[in-house]
Amino acid sequence: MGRKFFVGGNWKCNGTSEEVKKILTTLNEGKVPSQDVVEVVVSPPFVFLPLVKSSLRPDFHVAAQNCWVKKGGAFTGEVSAEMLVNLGIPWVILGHSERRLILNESNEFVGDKVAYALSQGLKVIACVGETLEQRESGSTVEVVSAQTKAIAERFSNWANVVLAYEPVWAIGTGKVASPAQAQEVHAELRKWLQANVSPDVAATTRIIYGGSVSGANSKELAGQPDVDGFLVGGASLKPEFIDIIKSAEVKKSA
Ligand SMILES: O=C(CO)COP(=O)(O)O
Repeated sequence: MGRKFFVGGNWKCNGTSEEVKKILTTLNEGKVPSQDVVEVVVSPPFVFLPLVKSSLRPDFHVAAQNCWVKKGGAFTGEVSAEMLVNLGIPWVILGHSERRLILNESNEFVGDKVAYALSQGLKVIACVGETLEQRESGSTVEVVSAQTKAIAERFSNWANVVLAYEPVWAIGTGKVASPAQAQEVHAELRKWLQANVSPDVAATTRIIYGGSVSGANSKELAGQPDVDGFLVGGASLKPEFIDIIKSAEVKKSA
């Protein structure tokens, strides 16, 4: 299988330069499994990317939280994929539910962004996930499949893509998906990739979980066969992020 455990820290729109320096100290001093066991990527707001990139330990990497859908130009307020590449930022998070829901990013727009970012050489954490209403109406699989389809139909090489399943009802609510709930959707997404992309892509693509992941629940979630890591919000700003990274050990001993 060879899916290396992946832990992303999405800082969202948080932090001052003083707070960022404090988080960097915690991250840089943290004792975590080696890069052979876990890939760690932290995603500060754009303005802190140069600071984080220059001060972060070399075994951790950085991601932007968004980028423009095509080549830069007259798009006030946007940051282009080319700029991220120019700064040596290897990763970008795209399609986060906060952007889909608050900024009205459609499945197609997210798909276009993912394809463009990949074409420029960025690696992408592509997010999908259903709202509480959609889950309660029984359309979870349909929703995440449609979101994944709009991404998948725009490129063919999945080597630089991590798929993040983030149920909206679990984000920032303290209401984490149970390990069984996460496993069920991850398995469905893998099945979707197998049927619609290829068995090889299904077997090798990391599918990570996000939504109220903490130091207290990460080990049990990591124990699920189709959970290949996490995208962590609130807890990625705290020392417990180190404990979440350590849950990669669960896979090693599995
Ligand atoms: O949205 C998330 C990560 O992208 C999850 O946020 P929380 O971990 O704060 O629930």
